[in-house]
Amino acid sequence: MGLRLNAHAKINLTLDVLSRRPDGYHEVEMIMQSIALHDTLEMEFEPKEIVLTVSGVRVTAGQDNLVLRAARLLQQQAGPEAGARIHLHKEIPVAAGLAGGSTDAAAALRGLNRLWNLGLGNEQLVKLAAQLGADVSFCLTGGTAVARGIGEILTPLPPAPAFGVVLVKPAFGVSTAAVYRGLDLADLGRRPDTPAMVGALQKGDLDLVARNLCNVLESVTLKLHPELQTIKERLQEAGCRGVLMSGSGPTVFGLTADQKTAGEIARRINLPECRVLAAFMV
Ligand SMILES: C[C@@](CO)(OP(=O)(O)O)[C@H](O)COP(=O)(O)OP(=O)(O)OC[C@H]1O[C@@H](n2ccc(N)nc2=O)[C@H](O)[C@@H]1O
Ligand SMILES: Nc1ncnc2c1ncn2[C@@H]1O[C@H](COP(=O)(O)OP(=O)(O)O)[C@@H](O)[C@H]1O
Repeated sequence: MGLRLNAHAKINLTLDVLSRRPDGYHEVEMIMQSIALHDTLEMEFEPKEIVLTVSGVRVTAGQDNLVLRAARLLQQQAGPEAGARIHLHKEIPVAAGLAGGSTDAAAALRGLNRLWNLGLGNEQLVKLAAQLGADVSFCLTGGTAVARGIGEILTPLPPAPAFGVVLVKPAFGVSTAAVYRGLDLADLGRRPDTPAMVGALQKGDLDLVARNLCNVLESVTLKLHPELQTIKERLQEAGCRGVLMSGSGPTVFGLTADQKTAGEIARRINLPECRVLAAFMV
């Protein structure tokens, strides 16, 4: 029997950087939010071999695909007889700040844990996830959460309202490592207020959520790609109540009251050379 899993993208409603660690990683505090946009993984048992095929948005199907890296990591626990045929259908833009690779890796861990009857609990899966990338742990459970450490220490929050999300992904991608490297920790500018955002989400107050949107990486990516400022302004003019860059970018998102409004704005807005998508918070 095969399995089919959805791997949801995320946006960062807040992102603060607290310090730089000796290994080059950064201690962060951020509010992560899953959105309806998702990739799909289909998998079935295959003795010994792990085979990956990919369709949709172009991404490598080679050994560096995070699905294969996750599968190989779990195979070390399952033994060499365990294999799988996996098909990844990609809808999430790549190198976009939406955790596309991380969510695929998390779905591969969840799916193969079931397919191979390993019975690993969440704590064990989180340990494996942390070896694959800072955002993979959040993607295992998704929803709404505060992430600390390098992103792997999670405090779940109550489900947030299903606000609409308009996503704009320019044609270029950015390197997460380069954006973190470009950050001047002595001059971060405006910082997020995490408790205020948690309170705004709990109240379901969209304007308060909008006022508390804040990402300290935004100014770094905006310096590299000033056209992102125009995209932000266009989303605001089009009726989004709050606008922010997600993660290290370059995707910019705008929040609306609901999915229908996000869809209307996404259809209306004319941003050549950008991929415009409508989603909602899940
Ligand atoms: C910025 C964020 C915000 O959610 O998301 P994206 O923009 O990638 O979606 C994350 O912190 C990205 O997490 P993720 O993309 O999983 O990071 P990894 O693959 O582990 O690391 C890529 C590179 O980013 C840098 N990095 C990542 C996380 C972190 N807390 N500090 C860092 O300095 C490191 O240079 C690392 O080599
Ligand atoms: N399954 C995957 N989906 C997307 N990107 C992947 C995947 N596997 C490996 N990658 C690589 O991971 C890098 C970051 O991609 P992605 O996870 O989409 O970005 P971000 O972390 O900014 O959200 C890209 O260089 C991409 O080639």
